[in-house]
Amino acid sequence: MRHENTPYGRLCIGSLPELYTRLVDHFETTAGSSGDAFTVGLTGGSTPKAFYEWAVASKALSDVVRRHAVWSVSDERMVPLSDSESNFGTADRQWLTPMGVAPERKFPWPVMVDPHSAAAAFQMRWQERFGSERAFDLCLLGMGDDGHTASIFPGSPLLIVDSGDYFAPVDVPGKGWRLSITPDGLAACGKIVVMVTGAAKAERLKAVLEGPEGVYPVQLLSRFSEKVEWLVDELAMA
Ligand SMILES: O=C1O[C@H](COP(=O)(O)O)[C@@H](O)[C@H](O)[C@H]1O
Repeated sequence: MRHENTPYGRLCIGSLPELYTRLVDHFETTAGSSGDAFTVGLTGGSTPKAFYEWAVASKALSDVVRRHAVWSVSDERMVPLSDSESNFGTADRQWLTPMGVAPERKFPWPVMVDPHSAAAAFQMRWQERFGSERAFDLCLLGMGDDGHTASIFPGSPLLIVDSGDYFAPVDVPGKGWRLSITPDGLAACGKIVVMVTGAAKAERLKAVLEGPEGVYPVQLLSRFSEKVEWLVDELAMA
């Protein structure tokens, strides 16, 4: 793997197995440094699905991680967990359940109420259980083709509203209501890992990393670049 420093964090560039192994290392390291329970916000969309498949096939999760991690997602769609569009539901079906993660270590967003109640309830329950200092110990993110991250899309009110909330509802034009970690929530995460893979992401990734700042939502990561690592494959870096 090779490494580059950018204004948005450190890039690790390598093959998919190298990136996936590095991600598993992050779980292990966070497990080792976070005491009894550590919290992970998984990402959604298509990118993590290949990781889930690899991780199950290679039995990549250690007992320590399985027993101590509490799993949620950094953003969610307002659909039942059984829906293929559900970020948590997908992670659960494709990875958490096959790896034997216990139900009490799973923390999905409560999507069956209205979006405002869902975000407020999630934040309240999360903070009751883990305190208000941290959002996630380890937050995974992706980058959409339009430069969005979590459900913070171009022009999103989440980029300008500074409520101090870690989690919020957001109406995404053309996509409907979503639930998302906010910029304040990202600031309150221990470590952030962004996974970007595939040729379809190459043009946007180049614009994000080399173009002017403040254009794409994912560029907000420059605010806390010292805790951000990007896992990028050669196709996305081309
Ligand atoms: O809508 C979403 O998109 C982003 C990027 O997804 P990908 O399919 O391009 O990998 C994802 O990170 C986010 O969690 C998801 O809700």
